This record gives sequence, structure tokens and C-alpha cells, in this order.
Amino acid sequence: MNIKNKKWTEEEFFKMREEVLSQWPTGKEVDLKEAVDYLKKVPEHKNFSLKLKKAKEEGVTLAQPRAGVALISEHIELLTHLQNEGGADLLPSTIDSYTRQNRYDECEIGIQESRKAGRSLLNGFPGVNHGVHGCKKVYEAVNLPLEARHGTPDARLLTEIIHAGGWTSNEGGGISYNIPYAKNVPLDRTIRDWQYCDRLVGFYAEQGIIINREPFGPLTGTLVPPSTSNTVAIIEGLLAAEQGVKNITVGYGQCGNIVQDVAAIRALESQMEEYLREYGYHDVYVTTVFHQWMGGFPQDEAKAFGVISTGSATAALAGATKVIVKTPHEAIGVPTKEANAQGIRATKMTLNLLKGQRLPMSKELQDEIALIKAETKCMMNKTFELGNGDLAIGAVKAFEAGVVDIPFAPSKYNAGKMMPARDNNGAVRYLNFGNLPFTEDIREINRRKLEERAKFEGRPVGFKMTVDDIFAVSRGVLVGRPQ
Ligand SMILES: CCC[C@H]1O[C@@H](n2cnc3c(N)ncnc32)[C@H](O)[C@@H]1O
Repeated sequence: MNIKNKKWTEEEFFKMREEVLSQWPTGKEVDLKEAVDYLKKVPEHKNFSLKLKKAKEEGVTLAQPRAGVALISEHIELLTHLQNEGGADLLPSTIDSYTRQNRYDECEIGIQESRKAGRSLLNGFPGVNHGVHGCKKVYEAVNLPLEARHGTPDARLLTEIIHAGGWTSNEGGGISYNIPYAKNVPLDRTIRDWQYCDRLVGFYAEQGIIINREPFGPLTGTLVPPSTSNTVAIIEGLLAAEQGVKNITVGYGQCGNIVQDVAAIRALESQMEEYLREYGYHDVYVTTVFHQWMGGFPQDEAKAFGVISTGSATAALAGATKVIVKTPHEAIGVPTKEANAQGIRATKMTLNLLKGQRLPMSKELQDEIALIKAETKCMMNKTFELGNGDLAIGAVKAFEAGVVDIPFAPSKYNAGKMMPARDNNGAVRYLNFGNLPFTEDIREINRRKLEERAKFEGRPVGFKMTVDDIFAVSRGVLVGRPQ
């Protein structure tokens, strides 16, 4: 497939659109003119982009949960509970796994079975099957902005439907919703399909409707080094900007060392803005999202609140625009609405106590920001080089070459040669560089920090450290010390 990082013409976009809307009967409900009129009536306090902009200007960190169930009325009850009892600032609708695989027929069965069982038998909201009417019902029932959160390699129809339903934000991207989520979907296909999603947002922007786009920051959520996830976020942010997206939230998943996590957010925001300016996108508003710990959680709910609170504190000290909330049921599965609301209240308590506080600049923080930006720049430079200046082509080639390499990803299009491990303070470092295009200085810094841990633990630097780190947090510690 020949892709290029060039804004699609309206003709190219509308030509593909007919096929997209024919993928399921509810596609017929999408009428672009009606959607424009409906979105123009979205009040400021329910527009995702505007609420994020206001929060950034006020220096406030907003709290957003994940949440989704099969039936519309139960989903509305859930979101209303999170809004009123949880105190959420922004609302999701987490989309179910069948929809993420475009298996809408399975969703139909899941909806029928859920009706019979009187409880949700899907692990999220089947937005395509409920269609524009269903998404409008959800949007009209709540009093906060709504975002679709999912993991969909081909989200074209879902995106058409949720935006026509008044939802003013969409998570995902051609890399971040492929490599961590799919085994066998070619990267050029998902980069093209997400160009479609972004081009729709660009079309709405041309009508004066600003919709927020959020590349999925954490990726596999398993020891992903900050510069690796930042590189993917920046690539997806630039690809979105080319399609006309004007409001982008770049994200990062908590790793656990506070200095490194704060540095990751600071480096991400400033480097995203630097690259947007460098490539001529001067009217894109950038915000950040910090995801509370995405790895294994302790079963014990009190310990889970400890994890949730460290993530909230780090998000506040970093000055992230929003934080994605975990729940005390994380180790079990889809949380009850009560547990979900508890996660939000714990998060907001911490955010309120730390309001206005930031981790002060220090040599350690400055060095970490500089290291993350230098590592990111190496990967970005090589990606542009491989694409002869075209970022879309470069991204495909960068993954083929292992120049960008996401740890523990299921996709066969990911090299899987790079391996991470924590240093003695819990910061995530590069243990094996694989084919990453790092300078010798960068390699030396990573090596030295892992040697410090090896010396402290009296064992050699090696993959055993990685394995111990993967299970550490659910065992109640950050660094996986030898047993
Ligand atoms: C990348 C997202 C993974 C996280 O997304 C949470 N998640 C998934 N589906 C739901 C849902 N239906 N309601 C509340 N949280 C949900 C999981 O717990 C996990 O932490």
C-alpha cells in the first residue's frame, strides 16, 4: 500500500467514506451535515478540546476514568455515577473488544445476551452497534465531555459514529492501536486508516469544530522506556496535524520513578511542540495525559489505592493536563461503578492536595529530560531518514528495521529486539538496544545505570532483571530485587 504523510484531499476522503459507512447498517445514520450542526451545538463545558485548554491554562490536572458496558441505559447509569459520585472531570466510553476487531455481529449477540442476563457480557460499550442515536443518548445524558477509548486498528466507522454522536475526543493512532493490540495487521494499513480518522477531524476543524485527538501513550504498558513511547506519540501527533487535527493530547504511562516520569511528561510536551513548529503546524494546541500504572496491580484494594495515589501525585507534580484513573478492581477485571468512582475520588483527593505544586527543577530532573529528548531525537531522525523525509513511510520502515521497537508487543511487524530493565532507582533503562539508533554516549549512560543496580544486587546485568521487574509492582515493590 503506498501511503504518504500528506493531507488527504476531500475527494480522496469522501471516496473512501462510502465504503466505510457501508461496513455496518448503523453507518447509514451518519449524515455529515447533521453531524456538523449537532457538534456546533456542543456547549463549551462538554467540548473536550476546550475543557483541556482551560485546564492547561489554569494549571489544573483533570481526572478521567475508563468505563464501558454493553447496554445504553446501563452505560448511562455508569457514566452518571462516575460523574456525580466519582467527581470525574472528563468521561470515557471504553469500547468493547469485539468492536475493536470490527466483529459487529459478535457485538449484536453480546447485546442480546446482556439483555437476557441483566448484566454486561461485553467488556465495553459497542459504539458501532448502538450507532449515532445510541451515542447521542449517552452524550445527552451526561454533563461532561466524552471520549472514545479503545484499541482499534481500523476505527474508521467507530470514529464516524462517535463524533456524529457528539463525542469530541478519540483515543488511538496507526501505531499505538496496532503494535500493542494486534498480531498481524500491516502498519501501512493502520497508518492509512488512522489518517482517515484524523482527516475527518480535520474536516470538522474546517467547519469550526475542534475535536481532540489522543495518541495512546502507554503502548504495551510493560516497562516501555519513556523515549520509546514519546517517539510514537510525537510521530502520531505529527501525522494527525498533517490531516488537520488542531488539538492533540500526547500521553505517557507511569513507570514509577518520579523524576523519570515527570521528565517524560515535560520532555514529551516540549518536544511535541518543537516538532510541530519545525514542520510548520503553528495552530495545534498540545496537552498531556499521564496514565496511572498500566502494569500488574496488587489484588489487595488498599495497596491498589497506594498505586493509584502515586500515579495521581506524579501526574500533579509533572503538571500533566489530565490523568487516566485506575481502580481498586484493576487486578480482578472490569470494575463495578462503585470501585471505579472510588478510584476517581482517591485520585482527585491527591490532585487537590497537590494543586499548584510542581516537582522543582533539579540537576537530576534536567539530566533526565535531556536524556529522554536525546534518545527520542535519535529515533525521530532515523525515522525521517528511512522515509526520505516522509514520516508515514518512515514510520513503517522504522518498525521494519527495529529503529522504533516496543517491548512485549504482540505484533509481528514489531522487531522485539529491544529489552528494558529498571536501574537501581526504578527508572526504566535500555538493557538491550536491539537496532535502536542511539549514540555511544546514550548507550553508555544506560549501561552505567544498569551496572549500578547489578553491583547493588550482586548479580550481572541481564534479562532476569527484566523478568523480576515485570512482577515487582503486583508483589508490592518497584524494582524486582532477586528473590
Ligand atoms: C489500555 C487500557 C487498559 C485498561 O483499561 C481498563 N479497562 C478496560 N475495559 C474497561 C472497562 N469496561 N471499564 C473500566 N476499565 C476498563 C483495564 O482495567 C486496564 O486497566
